[in-house]
Amino acid sequence: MASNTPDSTCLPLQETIILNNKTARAIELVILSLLVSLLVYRVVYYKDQDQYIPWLLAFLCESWFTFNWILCMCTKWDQCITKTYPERLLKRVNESEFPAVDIFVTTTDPILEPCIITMNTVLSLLAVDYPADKLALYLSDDGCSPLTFYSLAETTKFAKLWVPFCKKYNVQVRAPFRYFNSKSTSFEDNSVEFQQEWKKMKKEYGDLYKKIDLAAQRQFPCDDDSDFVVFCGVHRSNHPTIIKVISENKEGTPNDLPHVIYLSREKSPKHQHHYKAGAMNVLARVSGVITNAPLMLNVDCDMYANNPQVFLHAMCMVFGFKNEENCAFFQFPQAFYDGLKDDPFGNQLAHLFVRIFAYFSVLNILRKVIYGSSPHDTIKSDNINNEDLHKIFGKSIELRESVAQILSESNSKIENRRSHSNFIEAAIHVASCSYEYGTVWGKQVGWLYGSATEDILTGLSIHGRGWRSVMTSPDPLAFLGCSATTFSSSLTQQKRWIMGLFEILFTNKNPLLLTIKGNLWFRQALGYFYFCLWAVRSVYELCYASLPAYCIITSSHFLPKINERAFLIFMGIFFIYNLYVLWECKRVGVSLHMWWNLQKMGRVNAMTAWLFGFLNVILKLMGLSDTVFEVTKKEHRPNNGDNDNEDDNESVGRFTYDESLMIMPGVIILLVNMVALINGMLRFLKVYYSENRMGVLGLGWGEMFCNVWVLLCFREFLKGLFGSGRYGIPFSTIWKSGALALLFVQLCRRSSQFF
Ligand SMILES: O=c1ccn([C@@H]2O[C@H](COP(=O)(O)OP(=O)(O)O[C@H]3O[C@H](CO)[C@@H](O)[C@H](O)[C@H]3O)[C@@H](O)[C@H]2O)c(=O)[nH]1
Ligand SMILES: [Mn+2]
Repeated sequence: MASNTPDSTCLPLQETIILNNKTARAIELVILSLLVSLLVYRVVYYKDQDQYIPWLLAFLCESWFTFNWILCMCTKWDQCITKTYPERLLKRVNESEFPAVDIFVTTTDPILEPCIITMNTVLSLLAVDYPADKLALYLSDDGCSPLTFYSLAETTKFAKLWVPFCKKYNVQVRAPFRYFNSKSTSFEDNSVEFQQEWKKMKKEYGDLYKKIDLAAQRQFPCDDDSDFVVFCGVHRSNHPTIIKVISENKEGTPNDLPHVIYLSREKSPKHQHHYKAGAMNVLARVSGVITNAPLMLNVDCDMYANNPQVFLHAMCMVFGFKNEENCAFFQFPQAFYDGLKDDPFGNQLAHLFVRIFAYFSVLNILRKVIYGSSPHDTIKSDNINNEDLHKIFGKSIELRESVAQILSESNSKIENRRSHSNFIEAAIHVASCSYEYGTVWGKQVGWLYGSATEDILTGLSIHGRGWRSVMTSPDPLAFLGCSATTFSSSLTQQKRWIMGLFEILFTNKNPLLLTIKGNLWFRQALGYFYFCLWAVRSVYELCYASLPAYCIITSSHFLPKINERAFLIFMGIFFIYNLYVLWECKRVGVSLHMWWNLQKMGRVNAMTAWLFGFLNVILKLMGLSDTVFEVTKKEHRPNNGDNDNEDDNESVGRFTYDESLMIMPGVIILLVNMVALINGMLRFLKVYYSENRMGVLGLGWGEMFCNVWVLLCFREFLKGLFGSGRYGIPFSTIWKSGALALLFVQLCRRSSQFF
């Protein structure tokens, strides 16, 4: 296989390409200079104002926006992409030299995360182009659900047909629900044999689907000899560890299936389980005592492998960066499949604009990095002190042995593999909920606790130890996941992210601390700050969006008059910024409509979900509440496209509302701005035409324009006020918000008398 022709040995496995973004940089600098001149203008003209409240508030908000812009520029200033070449890898490295990989899939709830989605993720991973005897797939089930276990067992049976089929015909999409659903089913092969097998496979998948569907509706048997007896009478938050080896690649045959292991860690109401981070740590330990692969891959239950060569792409980086010793993890950006048209909730595109430097959810990571090592640790196996290992990793002898192997890198040989069934006892021990007491799991090793975005916190701490990460984005994209498909689930997800990011600043992994004490570069720290401070931005956005209303109601100003030269600064910022974002969108192929949704949802999310994320963290800091990980609902739409009924098509992407308090600030902003608009218009109509009608009324064009812009951003809420059923904002929310809006209007009037 490995033939060393000259060109295959010289060409690099991976290449980093620096992107030319001079135009973007120039525009960003122009925006920055406009923002700075705006601040200067605010300071210089401060004395000339009759009412200083709006002026001062505007100054504070704009200072924050300027600071935020500087941070934002930091994250985009240097841009590069890494290209990987699996064909070259296959020519140069023999498959037997490939390292083993442990694959972790996490799931929590068979209702919020329909089993069939998780199973498709599993199937796509079992079928990747990689020697199967080097892979082990662990499914962590935090829901302790017999349905998930049953589905995994049935899926593994189906995989015995599916995987050979995919490999034989080089199928490109190896998640069956996508493969059989793609509207243009172009046969890879026109032979009769293929078509027969295709039909058979489609039928088999249909059977699997039905089995899982039926199983979801029935009770699992509880007799002693049933496989499900361990699930009987247990509650998802109170049960012993369940580990089941569903399939074992006993002979070490590369063409068989990888190992498939079901795991539901012990839970007890007395012990914290730390959500996904906790699940990942159990996975790291359990896999440590069973397969102990030097590399790990982590995906959520809904992220299927969309590119069958994804492991080979990862290996290009592993082998390509072998000599650059500080490379810790290799990432693939996550994109979404079947996203709603034009991204109505503004939650699909984020990944295109977030220059992913910390995104940690889909990646290959070196196990030793998760075990807390630093780039230049050179540990010899005899130097590893058992006492220290005990304190760090806990009591399990098997685990300590496996850790010692990993840290001394003596584990790369496949011969060290043991028979898995023998290690179940050790695995049960390390999966128990009290195992972590007296160790540093979640504090210094493993996935870190203390943030609802454990991925970012863990990535940050790894960067802080001096490791570097590389991201590659193969074509077709490596992994695709579900995006939230309703407004309320999108809000919940945004709230969790914003909360998790903000929490990071109050841990000992604060980016600034890591720059001073650790190895984080200053600019990297600024990049992290940009994301971590989104929560704070919500307060300023809310304040800025109420300024136009305040000024109209009180006949005051926060913007210069239209005939002042300074008006141009505002116009400049507004138009250049929006055109710049539009241009960025166009470059990545986004429609105008999508751009508008993105910009609109930027405002809506900031003033609703982000604000609650911010408040939650404040409450947590005051010790009044704890942050929880609310799982996003994943939707399985079996036959998207062709036989959707019309009602469905129309409703997809429409805003639905529930009793959640989160939308209240949005409704208040909407009402207040509506009151202001009506107030302004009535006054306008009362006065006869004169050249300076606006002046007489104390109305400003700038304020009126901003007022209308805010109303446009909240247009969906306006529809919600009059909508019925789930499309309408609940009456209780409306009247509570109405009362608060009235209070705001009254306060405006009062304050203008005093200041
Ligand atoms: O107690 C829990 C809670 C969640 N999960 C799993 O965590 C994953 C992510 O949850 P999801 O609701 O899909 O959150 P997303 O916002 O879509 O996930 C993004 O954000 C999370 C942090 O907020 C990261 O953990 C994810 O990797 C990242 O994809 C899913 O597989 C869940 O099953 C658990 O295993 N146990
Ligand atoms: Mn998800």
